[in-house]
Amino acid sequence: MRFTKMEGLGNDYVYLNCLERTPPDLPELARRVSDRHFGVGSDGLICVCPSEQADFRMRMFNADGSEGEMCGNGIRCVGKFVYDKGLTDKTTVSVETKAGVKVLELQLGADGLVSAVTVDMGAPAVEKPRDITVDGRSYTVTPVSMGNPHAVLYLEGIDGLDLPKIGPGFEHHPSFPNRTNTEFVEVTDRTHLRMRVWERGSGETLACGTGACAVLAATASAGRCERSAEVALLGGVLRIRWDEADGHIYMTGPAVTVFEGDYPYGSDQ
Ligand SMILES: N[C@H](CCC[C@H](N)C(=O)O)C(=O)O
Repeated sequence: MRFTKMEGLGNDYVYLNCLERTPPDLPELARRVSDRHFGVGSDGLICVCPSEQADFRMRMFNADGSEGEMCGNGIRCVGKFVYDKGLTDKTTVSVETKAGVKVLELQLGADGLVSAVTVDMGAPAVEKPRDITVDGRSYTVTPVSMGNPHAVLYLEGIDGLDLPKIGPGFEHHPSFPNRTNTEFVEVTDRTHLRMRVWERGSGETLACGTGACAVLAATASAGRCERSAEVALLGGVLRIRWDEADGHIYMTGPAVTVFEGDYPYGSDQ
C-alpha cells in the first residue's frame, strides 16, 4: 500500500490516496502505521477519500485508532497532497470533514508545489470557563469545539509541565464525554501566544492546528488577546485570525512532504 508521510509543524501523519479504494479496518491500520518502532511512525493516519459535497473528503485517525472530527495541520497537508499529486489543479479546494466542509487557499512555492495553506476552520464554539479537578488539583478550563473537543487552560511555565503524567487525566476527565484535546497556554502578549498540547488519542504532539484555533478563540473571548495572533507551538508558529464579519477562524501555516513509501497491508490482513 503506497503512502505519503507529511507534517505540519511536526504534527506528522501517514497519508493515503483512498480515491479508488480504501484499505479494510482503518482504525487498526492507524494503530499499526503510527507505531514509531514497529510501524511507519506518525501521530496518526489521514485518508483522502471521494466526496459528494466537496472536492475531497478527509478522514483522520489518531494513533490509538480513534477517528477525529477534524485536523488542522492535517487538512493543510491534504491540500498539498491533492495539488502536488495532480489530483486537482485548483488552488482553492474544498474538503469535507466530520466537522463540515472546509475551504483551503493553497499558496505555491518557487517550485510550483504547495508551501503553505490558509484554512477557513469555521466558527468556534466557546463555552464558559469551568473548574475541574485532575489528580486532586483544581484547574479552570475553557471548553472549545472546533468540531473536535478542546479544553484550554492557562498556566505559567508550560515548558516544565510533565504532560505524559497530567495529560491523560484531562483527556479522560468525566467532564468530556468524548474525551478531549487539552491545550496548556501562556499569553506572551496580545498578539503572541505559546502552547503545548496533549491530544486525544495521540498524546503530546509538536503542534495542533485545531488546538491553536481553540486557544485563540478562548483567549480572545476572555479579552486577553487580539482576534489575530501568532500561536507558537513546539513545532513552529501558526497565524490564527478570528474574523469579525463571518465569525470564522482562519489558520495559516506550512505543509511539508517528508517521504513516500510502501507499507505491507491489504485485504488479506
Ligand atoms: N493534530 C490535529 C488535531 C487532532 C485532534 C485529534 N487528536 C482529535 O481526536 O480531535 C490538528 O492539527 O488539529
